Amino acid sequence: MSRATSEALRFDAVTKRYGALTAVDDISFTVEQGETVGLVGPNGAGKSTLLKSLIGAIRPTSGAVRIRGSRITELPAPGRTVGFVLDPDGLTPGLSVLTALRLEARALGVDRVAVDRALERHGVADLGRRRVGNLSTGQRRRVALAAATLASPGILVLDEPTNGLDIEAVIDLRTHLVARRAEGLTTLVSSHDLGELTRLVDRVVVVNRTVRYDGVLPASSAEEAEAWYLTLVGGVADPVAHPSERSAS
Ligand SMILES: Nc1ncnc2c1ncn2[C@@H]1O[C@H](COP(=O)(O)OP(=O)(O)OP(=O)(O)O)[C@@H](O)[C@H]1O
Repeated sequence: MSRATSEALRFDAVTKRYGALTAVDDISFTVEQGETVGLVGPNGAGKSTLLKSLIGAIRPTSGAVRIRGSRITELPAPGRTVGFVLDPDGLTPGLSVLTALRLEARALGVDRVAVDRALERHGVADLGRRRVGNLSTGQRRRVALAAATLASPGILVLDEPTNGLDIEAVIDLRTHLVARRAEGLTTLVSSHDLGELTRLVDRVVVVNRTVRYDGVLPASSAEEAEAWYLTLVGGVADPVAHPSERSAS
């Protein structure tokens, strides 16, 4: 079923239409095992739509997404294979952090020690008794990361993970991703922070409804990356509206 043993994620001719709007148009790319890939594009370019299609939260109008060659529903233990931090993050607001993560741990078949370790790793060990719904944006992001990494999945999918994080948390996250990459972690991360991506990724996929670029980020600093990116896509999303709307513009 899997096309290549080294393939962790595959988007195969994915198109998603929301009514008359084509948010994603015939997008194909893969992420190989052990790669860290940045998904980049303007606001509204279709990044979250692509990432949500991986967990089945969005069903492509056509095309297919695969995780290690399978649909997420076909994986025997999805949370052991792939961890997601998407927006919304799926944490239940009424639960305490500890209860939310212990429930998650039970579902994943990992012990309570893993919960403590994950909270510690993401700098939120002191938030265990707080209600998820009362956490700040950055605290919630850290807890969501702890939840996503409970079972040490080999693949991480992160949608703008540094949004709302303080500087220390950004550094912690980077350190974690770099360390886990050395152990073979595969990461697909959407971000508007090109400077951060220059430090993290092996490759970038730039989308703006379609794929505009798939390759090594041809820049070593944030400034170079931004100049290159602006030449490539400008700063404006490029959704295809219904033909009647297009002819009006
Ligand atoms: N449920 C929905 N119904 C209708 N249109 C939607 C829906 N979800 C997303 N869209 C539209 O699809 C397009 C792509 O949205 P998406 O959230 O995937 O973009 P994005 O690249 O993640 O943007 P951002 O960088 O702002 O987070 C946008 O024009 C958005 O308004």
